[in-house]
Amino acid sequence: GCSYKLRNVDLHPLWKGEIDVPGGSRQSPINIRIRDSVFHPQLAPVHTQYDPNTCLHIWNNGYSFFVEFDDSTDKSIVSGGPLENPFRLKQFHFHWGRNNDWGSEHTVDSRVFPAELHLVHWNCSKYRTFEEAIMEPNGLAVIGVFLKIGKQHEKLQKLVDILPSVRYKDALTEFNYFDASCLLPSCVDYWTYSGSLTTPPLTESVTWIIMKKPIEVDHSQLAVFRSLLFTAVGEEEKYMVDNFRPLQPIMNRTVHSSFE
Ligand SMILES: COCCCN1C=C(N)c2cc(S(N)(=O)=O)sc2S1(=O)=O
Ligand SMILES: [Zn+2]
Repeated sequence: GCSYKLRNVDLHPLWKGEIDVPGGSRQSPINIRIRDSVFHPQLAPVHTQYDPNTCLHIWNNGYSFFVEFDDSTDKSIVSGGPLENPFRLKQFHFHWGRNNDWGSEHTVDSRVFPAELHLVHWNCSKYRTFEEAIMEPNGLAVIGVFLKIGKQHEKLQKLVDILPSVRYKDALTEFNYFDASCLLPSCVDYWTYSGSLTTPPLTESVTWIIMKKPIEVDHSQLAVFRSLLFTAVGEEEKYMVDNFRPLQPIMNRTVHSSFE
């Protein structure tokens, strides 16, 4: 069922004083109101082609844990959907709460999920590097996938099992064979809208693709996410939880759906 609990959390210092982007007109995340979304019949399914051998390592950047990929070739790409050309997979990461009542960044008709996965890709046809692309209006494409509590996600367990090795901020571990497509739901339906990074530099460079169906993970898998730390070795330990940005105003944007 839906949980409408207020999220009265004490957010990560990143969000202590909500960072307003001067002139921000396309900030993320947003609440997706299903009845306001516009069906676009031309929106084809999104096509991902990920090579598990491009997986490099996993690291704790003090805000989430990132699984990073070798983006020096077109081996791991996303194409189709709202995208005019292929984008290269750079990394994926998650956002989650201190409990199962909240944790996602986007919401659907105000429904929050316990966590949200972001697969970050950059426009290799228009820009030379990822760093350049994150500063450009159509530089990035991020696929968002909601996580809900249910049966154990077997393929995710390989990742969960090595999280303790990146418990502290700045820790990095070799992680060199993972098929990120196992984290996508089987249903191809999605919403898409123009938005931004949800962490600094908050640049308005993201074509968001939010999958309609969540994937299932079990509570013990999310519990391991919550055992990670925002803090580095030697610092006073702070559990990595509630690493999501508050909802942002939709301004005059339209969310399009690939389904009726
Ligand atoms: C070299 O600059 C790196 C800064 C930008 N990056 C860092 C993030 N925290 C981040 C968050 C992202 S999110 N939550 O909007 O998907 S995408 C992304 S990112 O593009 O990989
Ligand atoms: Zn994210």
